[in-house]
Amino acid sequence: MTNEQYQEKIKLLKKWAHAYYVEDNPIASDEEYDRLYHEVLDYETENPADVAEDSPTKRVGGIVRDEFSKAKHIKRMWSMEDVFDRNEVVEWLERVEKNIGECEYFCEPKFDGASMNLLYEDGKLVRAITRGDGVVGEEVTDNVRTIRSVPLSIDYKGLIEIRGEVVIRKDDFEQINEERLEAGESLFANPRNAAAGSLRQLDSSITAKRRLVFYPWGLGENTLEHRKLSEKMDYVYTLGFLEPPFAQDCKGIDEIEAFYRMLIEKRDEIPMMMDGMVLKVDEVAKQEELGYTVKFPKWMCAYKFPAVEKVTQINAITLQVGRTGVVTPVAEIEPVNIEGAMVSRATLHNFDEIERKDIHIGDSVIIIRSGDVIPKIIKVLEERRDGSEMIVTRPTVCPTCNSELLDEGTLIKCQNLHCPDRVINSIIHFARKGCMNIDGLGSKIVELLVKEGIIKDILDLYFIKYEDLEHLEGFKEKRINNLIGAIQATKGVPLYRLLNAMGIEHIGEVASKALALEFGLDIVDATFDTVVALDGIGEEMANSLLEFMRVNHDFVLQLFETIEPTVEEKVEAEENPFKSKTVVLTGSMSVSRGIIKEMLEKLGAKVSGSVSKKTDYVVYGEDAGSKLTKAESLGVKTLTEDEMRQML
Ligand SMILES: NC(=O)c1ccc[n+]([C@@H]2O[C@H](COP(=O)([O-])OP(=O)(O)OC[C@H]3O[C@@H](n4cnc5c(N)ncnc54)[C@H](O)[C@@H]3O)[C@@H](O)[C@H]2O)c1
Ligand SMILES: [Zn+2]
Repeated sequence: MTNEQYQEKIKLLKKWAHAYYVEDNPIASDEEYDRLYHEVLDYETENPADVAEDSPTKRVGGIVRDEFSKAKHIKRMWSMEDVFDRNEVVEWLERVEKNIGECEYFCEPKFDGASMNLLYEDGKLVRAITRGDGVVGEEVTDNVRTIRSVPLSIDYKGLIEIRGEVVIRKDDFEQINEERLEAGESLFANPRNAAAGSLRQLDSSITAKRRLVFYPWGLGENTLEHRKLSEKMDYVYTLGFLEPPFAQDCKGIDEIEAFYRMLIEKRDEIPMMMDGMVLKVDEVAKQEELGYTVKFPKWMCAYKFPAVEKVTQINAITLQVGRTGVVTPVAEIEPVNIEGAMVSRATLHNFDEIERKDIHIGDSVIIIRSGDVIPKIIKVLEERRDGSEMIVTRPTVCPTCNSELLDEGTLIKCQNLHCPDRVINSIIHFARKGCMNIDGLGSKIVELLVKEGIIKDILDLYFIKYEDLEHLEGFKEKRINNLIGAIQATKGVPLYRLLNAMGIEHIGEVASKALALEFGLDIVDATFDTVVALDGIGEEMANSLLEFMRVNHDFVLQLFETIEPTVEEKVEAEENPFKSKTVVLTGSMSVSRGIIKEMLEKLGAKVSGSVSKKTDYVVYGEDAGSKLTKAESLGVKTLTEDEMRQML
């Protein structure tokens, strides 16, 4: 690298850092930033005489924004050195232990959020300051007061700076972006930016709505006399602060590596975004012995996780036709490896989303894949466009059957009931778990049966004969008999399961239950007024049901005749505290949630999957996550499983 190239790279790093720290709106992925940062660092190590004074390697990242008043930290705040693999950890440990001898490391998750310094004086929260440049930060006390996990007063009278991470849970982050998309606002690239952006609001009521959470990880000024950091933190938790889900003292590389592997395994189930593990020399005296560089403490480092966010390019947009005819656009992306899996497609929910996110074919985008979540495009990097990108046009004809599409605005639909994609997907839906649950009838088989002309709808399934399947490749006697047997075995299912399996738009399991109970087989002739009168059924659902029954009237009657679903008698539940109440279950309980759900439904409760203001109770078990927090933030009554049982 020439000095000129070095200067260019610093310029780019500073530009990226500004977008990230000041605008809360990154224009590069962390991985790209880290790579460039380390190129710069390598150059500086080899050419110490050339090091620029304003190099990002020499300072703590943030800059204080003018809209806020500035406040000084009593003790400085730091950035952190990062290491990326086992070898680098080993080197880091050697460097440390050469100076202070063998020691214990306090290890905990590195949550990806915004750094925060809370100053308590005489037991009261007096100031909350962002990290800023490490010396001076932005005073955001009013905003931080809205965070429920920040105690406004504590049982400790001394002056103390409690430091930690303000985070947004992954599902809350998604919901915020959902809402921003609806409102036509720009999207947050990740939970970290959402947390930082929510803290830096001039209007605290906006911060209050964001459901921020505070996890302490350290201390600044304090007079606590514990010998170890972990002991000080244990004391801090007793003051009313949240304790991170995992933390451990480790000795030596093997223990550190084992804890790191365990955290990576928990990565998807922990509701907060983690980007690594932090290891710190636990003994305070030894920390001070090691000291600090201009930028970070020498006694701690971040052992980073593999990136879940990548930058890639959209090569094309393809279309998928679902069972209800809705045409869903899918982004075909330049394949990238995310945590060991090659990702080549990402869903785009609908065409409005493409317009609102302003997605062009050829765009560079940041995509994220975490847990079971389908890869998602979270941000378009507009400033990387070169003019060759192409606008995505709304389709007017079905990609499968060529019939004209109905453009309803948000949704675009193929209305042809015989469209092969619709037929195949509705049969796949019918057979799947949670619907009719037909063993051995997966998507590949359904496709085959439709293509071979053996079935053209769900009713045909019940008339498949042995001879129909005999000539198909891979179908031997046993398999044929099993499949036909599995289909026939679904005769007599409860009516609600059949309704749910028909795949009527907007009508899910809960609505199907209510409808089956109220109307029985007369559901085919239900009227709008009687349907909307039911609890939990809105106009959109009623319209969708009626339209479905209008178009498929005779077909549904034939289905009933063939399948003979069981119709449940409507019995009024006796009076009890859960009758007519809406209940949400979360976390793991003494028995499966399905069993508890059934029990509550027998008592006349409606068991719903998501928490809202209308929820009466949230019953929670162990490891309850965001639903519980949401209930608390909405003021919904929460019960442990035991408390629920005691009420009966
Ligand atoms: N995408 C971009 O354009 C861009 C730009 C700049 C920086 N970045 C990212 O930011 C990182 C550098 O930022 P940084 O210097 O603020 O460092 P950092 O964010 O990687 O680490 C320091 C921070 O970690 C936080 N932290 C979380 N858990 C902690 C724990 N248990 N103990 C102590 N601290 C904990 C603290 O808030 C602390 O300030 C880079 O690695 C890069 O990934 C990205
Ligand atoms: Zn079609």
